[in-house]
Amino acid sequence: MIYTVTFNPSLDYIVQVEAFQTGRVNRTSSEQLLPGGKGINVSIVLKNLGIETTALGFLAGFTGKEIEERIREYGCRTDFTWLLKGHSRINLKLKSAIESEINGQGPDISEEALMNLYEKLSRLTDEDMLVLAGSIPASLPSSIYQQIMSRLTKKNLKIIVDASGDLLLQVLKYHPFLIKPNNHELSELFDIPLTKEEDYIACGLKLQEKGAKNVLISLAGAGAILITEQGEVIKSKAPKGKVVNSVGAGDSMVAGFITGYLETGNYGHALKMGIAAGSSSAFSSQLATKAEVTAMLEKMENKVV
Ligand SMILES: Nc1ncnc2c1ncn2[C@@H]1O[C@H](COP(=O)(O)OP(=O)(O)OP(=O)(O)O)[C@@H](O)[C@H]1O
Ligand SMILES: O=P(O)(O)OC[C@@]1(O)O[C@H](CO)[C@@H](O)[C@@H]1O
Repeated sequence: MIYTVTFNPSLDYIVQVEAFQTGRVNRTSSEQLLPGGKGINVSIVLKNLGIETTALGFLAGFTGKEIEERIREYGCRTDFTWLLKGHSRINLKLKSAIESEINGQGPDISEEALMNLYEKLSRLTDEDMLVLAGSIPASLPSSIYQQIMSRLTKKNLKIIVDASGDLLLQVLKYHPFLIKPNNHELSELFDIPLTKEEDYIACGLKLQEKGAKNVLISLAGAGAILITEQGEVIKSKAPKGKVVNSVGAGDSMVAGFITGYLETGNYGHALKMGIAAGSSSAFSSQLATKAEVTAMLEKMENKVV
């Protein structure tokens, strides 16, 4: 079973405003409300691609109830820990000439709730896969993913971490199976502006030296670079298309990569599946469906994109 953990789920309120102006009353031309949070998005896309997961994490209040209901509508299994105070956040995604996002802080997670999650994670076995994705509420230390991984060191399960900054750096010594920084996160990690492919690769290799097995660097419309545990560097361009909503493109890429890897054990195929799922989500108002990913993969293989 694949387990995803989202410490800070959200309701994503995605609004389109034709010519957004600051300091004015703006009116939307379309609105969408979707369950969000990185681990949850990974679970939804995996389900769309035919792979069962259980979504773990923390939910609270009326927004939490709505998030869980909407995730279940996709057919995903959930086993969230409920917080007794506060409510899960609402993240605003503003689409105008450019895309802007305002992500909330999320509710405080009590010690008791954290123990409840740890208890669920202690039941994982070597055959399971764990995805730790997204930010954590401000009340928790940035060592939290590291703490989870250190509790699981005796087990041989594959762990995927999609996080930024210290949250990511601190887990590397526990040898995550896959990390997926985007180009901006990579620049932030090394505190230098990166623009060239060779610089991305050099930084990716440094993360591998620190312990990550596979490093997948996503470059939005420019595709992605995978550095495999065997030291192979595989690059893939992204297909061209009209971006409708890129929120969750990175999470879709993680789900596509997992699917491709589980299907064949081949990293080249996993990367292609990751790109096909990421780009399908970017070109659609919803997260990628199986039909969209299959069609995208075919186009990529026939080089018609
Ligand atoms: N403009 C785009 N055109 C084509 N494909 C895209 C575009 N943006 C994203 N993608 C696809 O999605 C993948 C992941 O995108 P990106 O690098 O933006 O991840 P991310 O920053 O983690 O995304 P997010 O945080 O929005 O989920 C890319 O490698 C690509 O396959
Ligand atoms: O604040 P975080 O946890 O870093 O990111 C949360 C978030 O932006 O990530 C997903 C897209 O990747 C959205 O569904 C969600 O709103």
